[in-house]
Amino acid sequence: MSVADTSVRLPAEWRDFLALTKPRVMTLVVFTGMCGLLAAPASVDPVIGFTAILCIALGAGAAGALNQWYEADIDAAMKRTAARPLPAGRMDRQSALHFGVGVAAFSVILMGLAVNAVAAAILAVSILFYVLIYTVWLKRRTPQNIVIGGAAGAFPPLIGWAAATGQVALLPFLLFCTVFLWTPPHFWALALFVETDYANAGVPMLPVVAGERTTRNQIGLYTVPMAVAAIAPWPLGLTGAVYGWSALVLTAVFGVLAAQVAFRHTHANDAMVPEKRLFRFSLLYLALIFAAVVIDRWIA
Ligand code: HEM
Ligand SMILES: CC(C)=CCC/C(C)=C/CC/C(C)=C/COP(=O)(O)OP(=O)(O)O
Repeated sequence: MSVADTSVRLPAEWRDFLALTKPRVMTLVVFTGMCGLLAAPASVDPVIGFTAILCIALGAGAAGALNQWYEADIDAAMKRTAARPLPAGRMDRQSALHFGVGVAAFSVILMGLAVNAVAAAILAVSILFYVLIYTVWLKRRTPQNIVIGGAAGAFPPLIGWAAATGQVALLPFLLFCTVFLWTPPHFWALALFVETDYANAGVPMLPVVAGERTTRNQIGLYTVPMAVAAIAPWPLGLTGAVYGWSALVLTAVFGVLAAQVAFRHTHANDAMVPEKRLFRFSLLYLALIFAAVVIDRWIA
């Protein structure tokens, strides 16, 4: 390292274990879990709260590692994922498996012992859902993989809420529904501009199997119930106007961007600008919706 380079560098092996956890995607997953916890009507001991969020992060990371352990063959066939530690040959599958199983078990046990059994049970279900239902069962079999398997990524708000209160309730359930229904537009927008990659790997993602027109229609279709789930907490009296107006404005923008994608007719070699815009906004949308639930709770 040169004198001028002050950046902190992890050893290469640690960096590969970190890459196994899909840290960028999981940041938003963990954020939704944290917001579930902070929006709950309970005062949580800061140490317990921090432990709960740590357990969600560890559980989600472990699930990501087990996903990469199982699908090293698919990852090797796609440009986007070929440099991951397993397909690139920097790590053996056994190490990834041990890491994934060990960290997953640790996260659930710690959640059960330090937080509560309900949060631990939902965390265990979400890890199993992502690894077994999505990765092992559905991903290679059906273009509905995202719709059903996507539920795994929707559990964290319920886990966070359960960590704070020991139970689940209608508001975190609606947040679950919002993420669940958000996942298809989020992912299919991306799949429209990395379509050839999935085709190369033989993964039956919707654009590969059913074509671009159907994918665009489905993006539009899922946006409608997503909007209902996202806005519903306000008229149901579960949140106040701060959340309500935020959800209305954000969802209106999401709706416009989704409509631009849904109603678009493209020709060969057209740039996928609206699709990229929808994908990028989908990330901001979810982050802001969850931030709004917490802010609404705090100022209420
Ligand atoms: C089955 C459901 C889902 C699928 C198949 C999916 C797929 C993807 C893919 C392929 C990417 C591209 C880049 C990458 O691999 O890093 C991506 C990006 C991303 N996804 Fe999803 N996603 C799903 C659900 C979710 C959920 C539930 C969240 C969070 C709550 C999420 C958050 C993100 C974020 C933050 C990125 C951007 C990562 C970056 O900047 O590199 N995704 N998603
Ligand atoms: C708390 C807990 C256990 C949460 C689970 C988190 C979860 C299900 C996240 C889903 C997001 C995700 C990493 C999708 C990647 O899909 P992919 O695996 O098909 O993407 P790839 O092509 O990049 O491998």
